[in-house]
Amino acid sequence: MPGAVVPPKTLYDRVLGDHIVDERDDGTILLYIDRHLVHEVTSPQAFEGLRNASRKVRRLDCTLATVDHNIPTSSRKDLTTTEKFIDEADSRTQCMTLEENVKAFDLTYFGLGDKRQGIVHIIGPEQGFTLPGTTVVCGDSHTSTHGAFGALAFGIGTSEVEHVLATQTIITQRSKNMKVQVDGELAPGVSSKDIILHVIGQIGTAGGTGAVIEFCGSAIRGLSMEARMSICNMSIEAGARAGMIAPDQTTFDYLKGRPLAPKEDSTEWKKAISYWSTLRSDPDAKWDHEVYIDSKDIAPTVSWGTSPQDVVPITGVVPGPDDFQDEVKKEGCRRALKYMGLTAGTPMQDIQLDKIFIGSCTNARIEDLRAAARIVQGKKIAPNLKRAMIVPGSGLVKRQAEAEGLDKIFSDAGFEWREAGCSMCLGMNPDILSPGERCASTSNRNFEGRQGAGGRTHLMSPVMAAAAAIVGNLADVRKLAPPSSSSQPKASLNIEVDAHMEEMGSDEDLDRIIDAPADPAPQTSGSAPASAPSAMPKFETLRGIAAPFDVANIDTDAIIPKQFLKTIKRSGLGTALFHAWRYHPGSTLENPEFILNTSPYRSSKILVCTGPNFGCGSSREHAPWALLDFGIKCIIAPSFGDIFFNNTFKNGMLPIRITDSAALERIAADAKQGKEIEVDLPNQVVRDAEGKTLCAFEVEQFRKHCLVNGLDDIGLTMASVDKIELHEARRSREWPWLDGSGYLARHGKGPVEVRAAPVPRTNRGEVVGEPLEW
Ligand SMILES: CC(C)[C@H](C(=O)O)[C@@H](O)C(=O)O
Ligand code: SF4
Repeated sequence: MPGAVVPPKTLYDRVLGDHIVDERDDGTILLYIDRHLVHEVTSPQAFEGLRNASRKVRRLDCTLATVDHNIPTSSRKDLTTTEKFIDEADSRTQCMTLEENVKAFDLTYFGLGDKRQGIVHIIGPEQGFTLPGTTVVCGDSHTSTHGAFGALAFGIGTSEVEHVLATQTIITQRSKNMKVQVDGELAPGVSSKDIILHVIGQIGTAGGTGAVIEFCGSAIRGLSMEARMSICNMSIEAGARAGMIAPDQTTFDYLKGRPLAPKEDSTEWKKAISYWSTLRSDPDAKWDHEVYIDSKDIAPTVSWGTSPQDVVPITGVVPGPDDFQDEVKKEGCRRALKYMGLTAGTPMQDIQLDKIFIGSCTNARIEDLRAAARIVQGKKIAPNLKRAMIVPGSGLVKRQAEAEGLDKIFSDAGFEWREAGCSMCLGMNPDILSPGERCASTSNRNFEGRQGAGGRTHLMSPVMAAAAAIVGNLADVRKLAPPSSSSQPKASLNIEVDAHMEEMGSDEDLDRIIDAPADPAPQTSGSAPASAPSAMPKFETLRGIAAPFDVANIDTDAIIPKQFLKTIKRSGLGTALFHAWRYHPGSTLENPEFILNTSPYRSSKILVCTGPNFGCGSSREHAPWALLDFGIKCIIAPSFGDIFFNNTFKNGMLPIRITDSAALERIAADAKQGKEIEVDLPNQVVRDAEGKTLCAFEVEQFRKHCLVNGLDDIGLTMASVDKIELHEARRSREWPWLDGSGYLARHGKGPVEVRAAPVPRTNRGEVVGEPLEW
């Protein structure tokens, strides 16, 4: 009898397949999660949910927490406690809430006093927490970074964080397979950041929607792990669920000796290498989309607009509306030029800068700092710059850089040498742009207001940002003279350290949110078993006013700007919805032109967006919370950012994809006339006010079932605990190195204590060895 024919698989199919705990006929998958990273912004409400339902964290050994978004990057020389160190009250509360939670739930935590603290996506790989073939999640969209190891890594919302903490699984669906192949040798001055900016420029920010992208080809194979991480990091900016690169010798060499990787040359290491070596796509694997790029077409690339797809080679000029075909894109260009204060046709290298930011989870690894230092060495930053910052991605990156003397090179050139954190990538801490300031940034998002309200961001690689710092304008690194030791006069710096409050809009708004009443108690009763499905509001038929939007790529930063992410509650965010569009800058004065400020749209229950990719970008579940708090329960659009799409369902909301543009226009026409529309979920149709069907829509059956019956999926998943245990038994047998034993912090009373060398324990807490060294 011939054996069964196994269909060819992609790397994604393989990793997904090895983590399926259960798969329903409708394609809903219960996926086991190997590694969970936690930070202070997206976890408070998740821990609160656990507490309310008397649930525990299922796998302490697979969960690692740190603070990164809110923390100041000023010197920690005098650090005593987090409480004393963080001045800004809401940031302090969020960080201290995490500290309380890691204590209460007994999690491993790299706090401010720990040299291993850093941006989640830097510390995971650095510690060997991220391993090939694993599933990795975090309440953060740039979790895609970890895909550089051949891991299936993606961002999740806070409800999903709670789901993973409680069950170590996630409910998901199969993504499409997309291949981006980059071949050939990179030209001088071109780095992996240029590759990914170029790719996004080609495929657009919705180019990867619904897909997992595998990056392959000779150019990718030739990259270091750091460079691969920058590429996978930004796959979320291409709209993809995740980015992956098949592990190879470069990957294995990087992992050798990392504290949480299997010990080099041990039986486990050998077993791991032989499994990791199978993690690749079959030559005849089927792809839903394929993109081929020749390295010689990639120049040092910079962004000009307010979306990561708005890129040109540094030798180019600012484009204008006439350079685009369709009306939505022309309008997008006009809007971006206005926001960025640019005129079409201006050579990119004529654009003068105010600030430089070298940092973020995209480009703050040791290799990035080394590359930037090579450009800067022996030179001074341009006198027109107000501030130039180097923010290492982790405490360990910082120490390594200092050991190599990079800090001195940067400081001598006039840069500030900061402590690790997210910093000016999104400015939840004091590091922000003031309105109108223009920044060369190695981060990943150039959305309106991303680095500070009214701030203007140009994305680029570390060497390009270093070159820009020296020139004071956007600059072509290839033109810069080789580093010389000749000393030039020191530029005078006008450093604005405390400019951060200006963008907070209104303090009143923030206070309203922070002072909002506590979230309603969950409907699971205290005596209910931890596995009982708890109730969510049901969604059946919704009738109401629909607000029309015709903007493409409405990102979650626009839906709810970062200054409102500091709440530790889910409620009260409605007043901050679309804050930058809804109010005049820096005030609570409404912009009368913004649709939700006009009648009848103030009472909208539905939002109809004719532009694609609604809710792209950050994983912040604050976006659906803000919409819901405003009164909007349903969003209709041609396509959605994946994480936002998931997050809405978890809050009893319904996102509807309508790809038929005529049908979408019919709904939008009624919305524009201020007529009510009706969304009937059980029958899957949208009707007009008279009850006439405007169109039918698709929805995954499991999601529909949960919405219509108001079911919370943590309770549902917990009812499958036997299947989860079966998977865990297989996991311990086949992939024993995944049962982490490295970091189980033992906490005493008082501030969170993280031992320098924790004792290895099983996930049940039994000691299984001597303290680890690193
Ligand atoms: C705060 C967090 C939810 C967010 C994300 O998901 O990306 C942040 O890291 C960002 O870069 O905007
Ligand atoms: S993108 Fe920026 S804010 Fe988000 S995790 Fe990375 S460094 Fe932090």
